[in-house]
Amino acid sequence: MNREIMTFDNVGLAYRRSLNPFSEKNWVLKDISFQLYRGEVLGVIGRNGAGKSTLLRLLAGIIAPNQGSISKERGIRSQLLTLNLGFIHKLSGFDNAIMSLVTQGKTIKEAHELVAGVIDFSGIGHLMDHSVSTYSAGERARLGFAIAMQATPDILLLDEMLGVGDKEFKVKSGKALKERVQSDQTAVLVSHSPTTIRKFCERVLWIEEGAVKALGPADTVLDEYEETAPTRGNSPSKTTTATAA
Ligand SMILES: Nc1ncnc2c1ncn2[C@@H]1O[C@H](COP(=O)(O)OP(=O)(O)OP(=O)(O)O)[C@@H](O)[C@H]1O
Repeated sequence: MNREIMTFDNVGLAYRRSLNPFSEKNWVLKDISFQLYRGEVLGVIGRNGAGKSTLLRLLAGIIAPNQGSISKERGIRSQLLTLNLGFIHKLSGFDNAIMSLVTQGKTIKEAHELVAGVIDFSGIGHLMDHSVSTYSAGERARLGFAIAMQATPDILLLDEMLGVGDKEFKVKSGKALKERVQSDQTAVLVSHSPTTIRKFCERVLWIEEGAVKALGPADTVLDEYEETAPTRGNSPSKTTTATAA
């Protein structure tokens, strides 16, 4: 196993129940501890509302924990790729691509050079001057994925981004991610699909009601997950004993 690039130590995250700063806190993640190792693709699985996207936002540094600590290697850049976040919708696809690439540490000159690759990969060159607010979900996914493929972050965080778009794009994005993974990209992949997670990940973190239910080899954790939650959104029918590792 390579050295750890990021470590979560008893991390807890609470949202307030309302905008009132004195309102009660709702703990959506509790006592989360794990290491992310350089070069691995860690899968994150769990039912709706379990806390997976919140975990990715913590990994991306968009939000800070209310409890515990998150440590990471110096200078590490992560990029969160999700359907709901990251674009300024009133700006064009072109401007969003430049902005994202610059945020990822590219110079403006480099960003302009890389946009050609974004256009080529996304297949939506004809829309690049249009405002992102006019894009379909699939077109936004294409743009986001294409930017991420040019951005080369140290940690790529993918929130339900595989399996979006049409058949052609699913194949294309799956192939591109596979190439990335084989070239030592560190990534965290959130998906409801055990099949997708099995395809890309050696290790899986299963989050259940904001806590670590299991962490270990993909096959072990996913077998147990599928056994206890056979259909998406169903409650597990029994308590499991998967080993945390
Ligand atoms: N900004 C917020 N303010 C208050 N509560 C929030 C906020 N964001 C998320 N939550 C709550 O935190 C919990 C975890 O949400 P999160 O989006 O992390 O779950 P998830 O596992 O990604 O779910 P899904 O599989 O449905 O996408 C949910 O109960 C959600 O309602």
